[in-house]
Amino acid sequence: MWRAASRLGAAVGPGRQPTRALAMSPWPFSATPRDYSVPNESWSREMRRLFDHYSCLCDTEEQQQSAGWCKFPSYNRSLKHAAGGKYLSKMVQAKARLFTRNIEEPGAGFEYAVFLNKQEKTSVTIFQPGHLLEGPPGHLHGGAIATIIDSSTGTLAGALLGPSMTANLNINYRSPIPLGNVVLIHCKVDQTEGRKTFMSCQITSSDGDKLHTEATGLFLSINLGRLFGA
Ligand SMILES: CCCCCCCC/C=C\CCCCCCCC(=O)SCCNC(=O)CCNC(=O)[C@H](O)C(C)(C)COP(=O)(O)OP(=O)(O)OC[C@H]1O[C@@H](n2cnc3c(N)ncnc32)[C@H](O)[C@@H]1OP(=O)(O)O
Repeated sequence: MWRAASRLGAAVGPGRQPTRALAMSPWPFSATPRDYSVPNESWSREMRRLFDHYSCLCDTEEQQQSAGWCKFPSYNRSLKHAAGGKYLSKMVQAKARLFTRNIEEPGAGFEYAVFLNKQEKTSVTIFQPGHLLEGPPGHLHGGAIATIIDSSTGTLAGALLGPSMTANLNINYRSPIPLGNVVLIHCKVDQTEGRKTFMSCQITSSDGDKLHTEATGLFLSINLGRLFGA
C-alpha cells in the first residue's frame, strides 16, 4: 500500500531466507491479518447503525466513485497495514501490538472503525469507548481521547500521504465522554505544505448535537526506513 513500506518489504520478501532463529521460533500470529474494525457482539445498536450507514456509502464501486468513501481496515499490528508488513512483522519486535487493538475482551477497550473520504480529504471514526478506558468516574480518560484522535488523524494522514508521524497535537476537552456512548470523530486536512499536513478534528455525540472535543494536529511524512535505522 505504501511505497516506502513496499521497498522495505522487498528487502526481506519471499526471495530472501528468514534468519535461522526466526525460522525456528513458533509463529505467534496468523498469516492472514484480522480486521478488528468490524461489528462484534459488544457493539451497541447505535454503533452498528452508524457502521451500516457508512458502510453503505462505500458499498458499491459506483458509490465509491461518487461519494469517495471507503473503510480503512484495522489490524493489531501497525506493520500489517503496509505492503510488505507480513514479512516485516516477522523481523521487528514480534510481540509489538497496536496500542488501540491490544485489549482482547470485545467492548472493553477501543471499539472503532475508520471511514475515509480521500476525495474530500476527510474521515469519520465511529468509536465506542469501553470500561477499561475510564478516567473520571464513568467517563473516558483524556489520554484515551488523545489516542483515538491521534489514531484517527494519523490514519487519514497515512492514507493520503503515506508514512507519517504526529509532530504536534493540541486538544481542547469541551465536555466529558460517557463510557459506552458512541461518538463520531470527524477529521479533515486543513492544509498541506511540503512534508507537513495540518489536520483538525472534532468529537461529537453520535447525533452531532454535542461537541465533546476539538483538536488540531501536525503530521510530517517520513521515510519509513528511518524508523528502522536506515
Ligand atoms: C510512521 C509509521 C507508519 C507505519 C504504518 C502504519 C500504518 C497505519 C497503522 C495504523 C493506523 C493507526 C495510526 C496511528 C498513528 C499514530 C501516529 C503516532 O502516534 S506517531 C508517534 C508520535 N510521534 C512521534 O513520536 C514523532 C517524534 N518526532 C519525530 O520523529 C520528528 O520530530 C518528526 C518526524 C516529527 C520530524 O522530524 P524531521 O527530522 O523529519 O523533520 P524536522 O526537520 O524536524 O521538521 C520538518 C519541518 O516540520 C516542522 N516541525 C517539526 N516538528 C514540529 C512541531 N512539533 N511543531 C511544529 N512544527 C514542527 C519543522 O519546524 C520543520 O519546518 P520547516 O521545514 O523548517 O518549515
